[in-house]
Amino acid sequence: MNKDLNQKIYVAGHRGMVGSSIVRNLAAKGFHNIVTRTHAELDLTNQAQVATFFEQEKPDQVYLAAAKVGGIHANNTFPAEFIYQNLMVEANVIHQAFEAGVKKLLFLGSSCIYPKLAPQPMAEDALLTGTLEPTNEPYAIAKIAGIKLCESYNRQYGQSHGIDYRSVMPTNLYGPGDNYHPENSHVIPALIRRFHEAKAENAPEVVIWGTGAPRREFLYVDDMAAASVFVMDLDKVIYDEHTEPMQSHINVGFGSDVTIAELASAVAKATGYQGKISFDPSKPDGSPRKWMDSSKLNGLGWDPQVELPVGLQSAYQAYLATLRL
Ligand SMILES: NC(=O)C1=CN([C@@H]2O[C@H](COP(=O)(O)OP(=O)(O)OC[C@H]3O[C@@H](n4cnc5c(N)ncnc54)[C@H](OP(=O)(O)O)[C@@H]3O)[C@@H](O)[C@H]2O)C=CC1
Ligand SMILES: C[C@H]1O[C@H](OP(=O)(O)OP(=O)(O)OC[C@H]2O[C@@H](n3cnc4c(=O)[nH]c(N)nc43)[C@H](O)[C@@H]2O)[C@@H](O)[C@@H](O)C1=O
Repeated sequence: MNKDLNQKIYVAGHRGMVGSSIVRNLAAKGFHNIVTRTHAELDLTNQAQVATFFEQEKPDQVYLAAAKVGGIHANNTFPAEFIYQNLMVEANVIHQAFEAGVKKLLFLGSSCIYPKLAPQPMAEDALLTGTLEPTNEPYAIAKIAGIKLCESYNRQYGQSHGIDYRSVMPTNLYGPGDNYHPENSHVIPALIRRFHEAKAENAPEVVIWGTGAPRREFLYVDDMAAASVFVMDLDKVIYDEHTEPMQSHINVGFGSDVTIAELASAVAKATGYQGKISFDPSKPDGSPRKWMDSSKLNGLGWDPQVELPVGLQSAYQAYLATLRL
């Protein structure tokens, strides 16, 4: 475990849902030398700005939680932004961190890196074994590139420079700090908003995108932040130089999944909406299922703490708080 509370830790994306939770987690543990920059202060797609930042700050550790992020509709509508911005952010941050002598870096990927029809649950070695889900292929390709950047720097410089760059693959996340945009958000914040507004307007029906049949695994953001700090601070390297290809990524899931129809009922309950729930199959379902095998992480000693109904209540309270701002 990392006990040096003086270490300088850069959290990229600290105003986002996960980055802000990582900062809270680190601060609660007593880390007091946390470096942050807003998007306006430092555009991570800009190579020169990122190089200057790392030369000046020379952090000991980096959490890379900055990314262009969105739900199924945003990914499907803005594929160029998703692939370009994510590739640039990853390449700039990982390379400039290396140039500045950073020994430990944690990159956040996504469960969408795995093939659309991967055997369930999806283990780490399902990577690059099949065709990706088309609605988010550009984002997934960028995330795979991020994993491969970490692996490549480990392979070439791990021994000589003592670097250990790790990647965590989060399942679908939710919680305080989420994006509640009606079209571009992920399903949980979208439904929290839709059910809340329907309740306020006494609307008789709420329409859910797709068939309701896809299954998703949902993890509360504070669990994801805790897993990120846990993986960063593991003494033992998680990549194995003897496997071919060498793996440096590890799944972070909740352990079980629900259908979107079941999720909709749970969000209706959390928000107190009692009207009808219907489905619009003209909207894309995306992956039929992406349940992750998190046994590797669980075997290392980490388990999630927040059950979905509890997390949904907390997320709903966080949404209500945004309305009072
Ligand atoms: N949310 C989810 O369900 C999942 C998320 N992930 C991954 O987890 C990580 C965190 O996601 P999450 O917290 O939800 O995302 P958010 O959108 O909440 O946060 C991302 C942060 O990155 C910042 N950012 C984006 N582009 C740049 C840039 N060019 N320069 C500087 N800052 C930038 C954003 O700033 P600004 O808003 O000002 O642009 C924002 O603060 C990402 O890597 C994401 O891919 C993986 C699986 C699921
Ligand atoms: C985290 C993950 O997020 C995206 O993939 P996704 O898992 O498909 O995420 P989603 O949350 O947007 O949808 C989940 C399911 O829910 C259904 N759904 C119903 N009603 C709404 C709705 O109102 N909004 C949304 N967004 N979805 C809805 C929707 O049709 C789909 O079947 C990618 O960006 C991917 O790259 C990625 O990493």
